[in-house]
Amino acid sequence: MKIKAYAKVNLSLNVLDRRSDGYHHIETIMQSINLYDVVQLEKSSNGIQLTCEGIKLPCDSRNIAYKAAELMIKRFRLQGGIKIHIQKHIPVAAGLAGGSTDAAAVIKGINKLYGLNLNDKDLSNIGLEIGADVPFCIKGGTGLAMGIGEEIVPLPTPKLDIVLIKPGASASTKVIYQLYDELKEHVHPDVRGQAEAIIKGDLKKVCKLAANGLEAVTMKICPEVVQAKKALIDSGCEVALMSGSGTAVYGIYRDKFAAQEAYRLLKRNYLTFLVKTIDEESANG
Ligand SMILES: C[C@@](CO)(OP(=O)(O)O)[C@H](O)COP(=O)(O)OP(=O)(O)OC[C@H]1O[C@@H](n2ccc(N)nc2=O)[C@H](O)[C@@H]1O
Ligand SMILES: Nc1ncnc2c1ncn2[C@@H]1O[C@H](COP(=O)(O)OP(=O)(O)O)[C@@H](O)[C@H]1O
Repeated sequence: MKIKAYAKVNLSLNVLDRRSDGYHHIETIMQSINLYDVVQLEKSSNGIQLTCEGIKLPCDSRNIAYKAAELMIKRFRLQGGIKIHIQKHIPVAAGLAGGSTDAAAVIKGINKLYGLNLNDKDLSNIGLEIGADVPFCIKGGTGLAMGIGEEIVPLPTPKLDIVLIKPGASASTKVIYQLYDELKEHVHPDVRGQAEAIIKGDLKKVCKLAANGLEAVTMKICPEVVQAKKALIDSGCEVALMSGSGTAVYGIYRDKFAAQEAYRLLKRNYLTFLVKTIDEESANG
């Protein structure tokens, strides 16, 4: 079985209060994009055999795809194992949910391969045990995510042409949330307003309300994020924004030609990707 595991960007992100376990309540618009890892799965007689190519990653229980397989095997007392091969294309520690989407693919794949017949809610609950972004990655498309990311209201998918830059520096999600707590002043993007704009198909407003409460935090410790955002703005995008906890930054362009032109120029100096938004059906196709 071969699964395309898609990356996401956050079109807006508002951090609310901190829970006693350290997690934060958030409101965010999550959006799948057509940048993906390929996750190959095959039943085996026992255990978990994981291999990765493309980007060097641990292939033991430090890999969250491995953790997802371990959880599924234990929880459902599976009589057998799983062979996993990941062709990694999504940059790591970028705010693009690269690990979460691999874990989501493993959970969905094992559900099918072992005929477990788990429904969407079951899959989402299992995903949440692995990480806050996994429930969205299981679903895909466009969604307003609340709670710590697991309460998802599906939205229509805005058609957006995007250029993405991954600066050399990486950011740890945990550290960025911790630093957020230490800030005295926070911005609180209007995520619900952006959800309404998406529903109305008002792309100008979607861009106007694109904002990320974590951006200033990551920018403070990663000047490369500031530089990448400036490069995107200079290339003529409608709006540029950091995704999630960073460090990837993306620009939304008025059409695919403007995006292609910006990509052609930016790729000379940056690790750059030309992508577009995809809906739930495509993300699961
Ligand atoms: C910031 C976001 C926005 O979509 O994405 P990324 O930048 O990671 O892609 C998410 O909230 C990240 O979700 P995810 O990366 O799955 O987080 P997890 O692995 O569950 O948690 C890593 C750490 O981040 C912090 N964390 C995560 C999610 C959340 N709602 N509040 C938090 O405070 C916690 O300190 C946790 O220990
Ligand atoms: N399958 C995986 N793909 C990517 N990163 C992984 C994976 N498994 C574990 N990791 C680790 O998870 C951390 C976060 O990576 P990633 O999920 O790409 O970031 P983000 O949550 O910012 O999108 C990295 O330090 C990486 O080593």
